[in-house]
Amino acid sequence: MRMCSSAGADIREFAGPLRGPPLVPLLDAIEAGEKPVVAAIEGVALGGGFELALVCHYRIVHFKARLGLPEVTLGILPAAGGTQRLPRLIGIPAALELITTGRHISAQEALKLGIVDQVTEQNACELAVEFALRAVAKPLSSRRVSMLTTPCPPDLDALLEAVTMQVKRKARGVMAPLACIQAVRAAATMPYSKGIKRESELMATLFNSGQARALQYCFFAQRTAGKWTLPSGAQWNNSKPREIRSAAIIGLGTMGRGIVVSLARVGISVIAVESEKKLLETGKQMVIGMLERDAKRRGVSASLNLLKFTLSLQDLKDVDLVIEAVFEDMALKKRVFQELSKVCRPATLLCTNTSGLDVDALAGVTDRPHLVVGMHFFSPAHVMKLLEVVCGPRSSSETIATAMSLGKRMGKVSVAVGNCPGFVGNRMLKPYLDQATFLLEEGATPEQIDKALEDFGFAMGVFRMSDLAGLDVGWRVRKESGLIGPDVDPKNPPRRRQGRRYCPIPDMVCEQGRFGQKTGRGWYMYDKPGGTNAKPDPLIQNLLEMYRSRYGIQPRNISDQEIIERCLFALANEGFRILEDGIAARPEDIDVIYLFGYGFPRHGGGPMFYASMVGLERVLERLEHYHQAHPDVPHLEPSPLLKKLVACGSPPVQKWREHIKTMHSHL
Ligand SMILES: CC(C)(COP(=O)(O)OP(=O)(O)OC[C@H]1O[C@@H](n2cnc3c(N)ncnc32)[C@H](O)[C@@H]1OP(=O)(O)O)[C@@H](O)C(=O)NCCC(=O)NCCSC(=O)/C=C/CCCCCCCCCCCCC(=O)O
Repeated sequence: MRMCSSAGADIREFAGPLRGPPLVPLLDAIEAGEKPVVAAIEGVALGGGFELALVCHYRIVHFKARLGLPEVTLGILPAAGGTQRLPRLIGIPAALELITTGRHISAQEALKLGIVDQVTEQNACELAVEFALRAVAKPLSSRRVSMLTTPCPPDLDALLEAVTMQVKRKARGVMAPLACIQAVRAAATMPYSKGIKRESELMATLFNSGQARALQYCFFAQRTAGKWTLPSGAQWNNSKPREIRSAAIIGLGTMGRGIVVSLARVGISVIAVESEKKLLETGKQMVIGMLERDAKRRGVSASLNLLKFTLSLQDLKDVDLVIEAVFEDMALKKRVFQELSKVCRPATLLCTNTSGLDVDALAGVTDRPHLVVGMHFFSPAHVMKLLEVVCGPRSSSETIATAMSLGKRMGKVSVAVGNCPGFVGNRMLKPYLDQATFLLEEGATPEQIDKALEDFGFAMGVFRMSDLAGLDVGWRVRKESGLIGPDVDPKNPPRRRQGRRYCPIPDMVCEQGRFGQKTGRGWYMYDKPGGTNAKPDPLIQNLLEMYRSRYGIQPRNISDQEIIERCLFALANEGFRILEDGIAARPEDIDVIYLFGYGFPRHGGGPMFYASMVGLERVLERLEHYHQAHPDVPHLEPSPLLKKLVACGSPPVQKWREHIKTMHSHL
């Protein structure tokens, strides 16, 4: 049986009624047949493709092939016998690991695990034919995997318990890996005929679940996000990116260092620039250490020969692309861009890593606004997968194509967004953070809010995340935007700014020098500056009590449901506004940004998919309810697009685009 490449079942078909003959009896029949069947695998054998290979009597694999059972990542389990055959073939521990993580493995690893019989650099099909001819005379009984006895470790219960705990820790609230463990238990404790029934029962509980829908949506959303398009008609498949061989990074702070590593490890020569010798030397040592550790982990040699460190911008005259990663200060960035305009050859692309400043204002100070684009990395830049490519009104399609393709080359999930304060990700963060602090005023604690969000599935609650990011960043932004400091009108009521509700608690926390993990104190306390173990701090509790009594606020019990609704519906509401404003082209783009940049749980699909799963009508009704209770919070006022979608019968996310099409695009 030749298997050029099989990515398994067509995932799109899971959304509708399944057609065609049932797979399991077909596979059982192949395995039970009297003629030897040899699978020749090239490319990939994933999911159902791998399960098909498992019923063959022999497996020959090309050395470049990859195999795996990624169903768990789609919210389901390998339900064509995969959970019953793989443990019989390679034992419980190895099968559990592969099935609960969905990891793809190489041909060499498959051979080592005993999944395949031979790996070849030749034509796998020709070798398989030779194999089959030799196998004709041999008995097949020992080659029928479903007939094997599962090699069972003596401490099966302890092993399954340990893996269950690990899965619960890593993927809180996610159903599929737990169902996979139960299915593998069945392979260890039941005959195949019963095990396969158990597999199918467990699949039935997962198949139509919201989590499976969300995870399958994420699979396609991630692929859709790369397909950017501009109102001019230029798009991902008709705009040629430039080839980037050399790049320069200005600024070797946390972001700059991570960007250098991301570029160098994909073979791009990098010149790193700092303004002072000491900063340059520190940055250099850190980059070298990061690259060496990264190379060791990947079993390759560190590409240190691609690096050059300098104090002079003059050294950048020949590079293909520059990424500016200096301090978040518009005047400073403008000076850098003016200087780059003078120094770099006219064709050099000039990119900024700003997390929210006006990319077009920077383009305006250069001699080449069409070659200016935002490349907003997320910290730590060599780890985080997200890249927002910020398209200014003057960025050319070639510039956008180059930034998107460079992101892909660095292994990032790149999303093209429009230029507005905070772009997509950070713009949406504001209403989300605001709701969290308003809830503090009203009676909640940081740990209660974080627990509700973490139980929902967020990697980190909003306060733990803020402590990690550093509280001083937002404090500076609030000062610069006149929300605190001498510009505030003294006649302003204390909990109002610029005509709307304002919560000064984050400022009070910063005034005490509590900037988060780096100072050992923030919304939580840590063992030491830089510590990561967050503990509730009685001082914050006191601060909240004093604050409430000062302003005569009677604290009330706040339910987890209210926390989730106010934080997440406010987040999605801003997402609807972003779609209206043409800052993101599609809801999928917003979701991908939140999945890869802000720890939104994948099994929730992202804020926009989550809103559609809850039901747009319900989201609208709850926003109206909360806005009525808090009329001084404009972010809670339902957006016109949300109302429009509800009026159109709440179409599925994939159809929203039809209702946004007429709106203005800023991409
Ligand atoms: C590694 C890849 C295969 C390739 O990667 P790459 O080269 O980078 O390319 P991509 O950009 O990722 O993909 C290219 C395009 O192909 C599309 N694609 C890829 N794979 C699939 C797929 N499996 N289905 C649909 N489309 C796919 C992708 O979207 C791209 O499209 P476009 O160009 O953007 O338009 C990589 O793609 C990859 O990893 N793919 C996914 C592999 C995977 O996860 N496979 C497992 C699928 S699930 C499966 O196989 C299950 C099989 C057994 C079914 C048993 C069914 C029993 C049902 C019982 C139900 C009982 C319930 C009843 C309850 C009730 O009563 O209702």
